[in-house]
Amino acid sequence: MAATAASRLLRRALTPAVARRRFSTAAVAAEAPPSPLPSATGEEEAGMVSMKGVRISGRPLYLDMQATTPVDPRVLDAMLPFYLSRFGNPHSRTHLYGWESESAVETARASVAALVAADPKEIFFTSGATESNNISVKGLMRFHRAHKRHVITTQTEHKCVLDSCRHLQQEGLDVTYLPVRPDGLVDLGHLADAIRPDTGLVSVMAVNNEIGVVQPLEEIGRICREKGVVFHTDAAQALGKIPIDVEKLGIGLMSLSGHKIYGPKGVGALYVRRRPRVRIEPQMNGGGQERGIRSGTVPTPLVVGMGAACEIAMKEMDYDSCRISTLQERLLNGIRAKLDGVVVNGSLEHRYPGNLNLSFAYVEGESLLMGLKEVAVSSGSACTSASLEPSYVLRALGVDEDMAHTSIRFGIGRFTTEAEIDKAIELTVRQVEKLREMSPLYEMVKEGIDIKSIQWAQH
Ligand SMILES: Cc1ncc(COP(=O)(O)O)c(C=O)c1O
Ligand code: FES
Repeated sequence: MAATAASRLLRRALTPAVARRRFSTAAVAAEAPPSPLPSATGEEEAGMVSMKGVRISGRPLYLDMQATTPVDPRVLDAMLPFYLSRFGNPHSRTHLYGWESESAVETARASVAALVAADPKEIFFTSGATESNNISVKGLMRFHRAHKRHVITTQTEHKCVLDSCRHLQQEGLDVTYLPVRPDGLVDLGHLADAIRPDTGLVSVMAVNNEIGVVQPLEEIGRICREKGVVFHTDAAQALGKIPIDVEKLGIGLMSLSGHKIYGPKGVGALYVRRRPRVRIEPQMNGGGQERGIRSGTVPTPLVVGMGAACEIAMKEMDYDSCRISTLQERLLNGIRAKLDGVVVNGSLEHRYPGNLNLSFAYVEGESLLMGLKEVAVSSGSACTSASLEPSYVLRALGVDEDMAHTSIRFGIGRFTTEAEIDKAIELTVRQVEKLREMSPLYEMVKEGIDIKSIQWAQH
């Protein structure tokens, strides 16, 4: 393979230890190959970045790992040959180019399957978790539309599950949107009570993208098995982060994404159980690839990247999980040591530690996010981040509107460093203190006035 700037750069970052040391977000920015974009302005050369009216010195440190993760250099290394010399269509049956691509796709399929204890024949490649969720929810219910008319899901699912359910409602099906407890977890009693003879699907996500809570999957799987209902889980935020065993958890359908596990964007997978077989109606028709479940040329480089990401996750999940837990504790303790009125949204116990969603009392959320431009964080999910409405997930937990407005999701990942966490603590504390200094409410609280007892004038 021709040595490209990227592969030369990557070769230096091949071992996990080296990758970890080198691949802090700051290191990546510093080492990035020359950009093909127009040359830097004088301001950029002076280390300033300015975009969308925001001007900061250097690139912000990245703590938004639920929105997406950087590609692991080892993943990119595995992908590159399939963009360059091995570019064949994996469905070409008549020459080496096709065969080698097909073989790489099958190796990747086996790596994805191994990470969730499935059979490779149960894994179908898609464009991402959004598509896998659409196929699961609509494809299953449309296949069984003659007898099954009811779906159960939760109020805190990702938009693509909720929106797929809304489409089914428009087709005349019933959907129950289960509320969650204040800690974000599903009430198993409510779930069992909601199941009807015509319920075809229970769809409950594994790890919530906004608050990181881990649902009681094994118990949900058991209830579904007992009642003969298919259990679908959106595991986009769970894959490679927590152990998943489709057999043990009683999962019938599962949605996975590449770009949440240090793999490329635009690729995902769908797990479909073979025994007992889960039947679905394809939502994409065409050449019959992926055994008819998902027509369209399989994107070999992306799929190879997803496979490599799964292989790395399989080896390093325990190590990453341990490191990330330590960093989460450092972040929470560091912030709490300096600030009062900091509330963790969602269960801390049943949680993936790479997600720390905090609300800061007595500060205005938008001002907090705007003041924190040197840290790339969000107030919740990426696709609703343009909205000024408080998060529907936090509202479902019963979080007060003002506290829901001040939430920040800190997303910690494989390449996050202690120094980045310390910087995030410093910047967050500074900004919250600054806003509180300007807040009359906070002043009243400091003076011991119970602001809940105040009768505000109505206009
Ligand atoms: C829980 C959850 N489901 C689905 C998705 C969508 O995944 P993709 O970007 O692969 O379509 C995301 C990503 O934001 C997610 O967090
Ligand atoms: S697609 Fe990621 S939060 Fe919406």
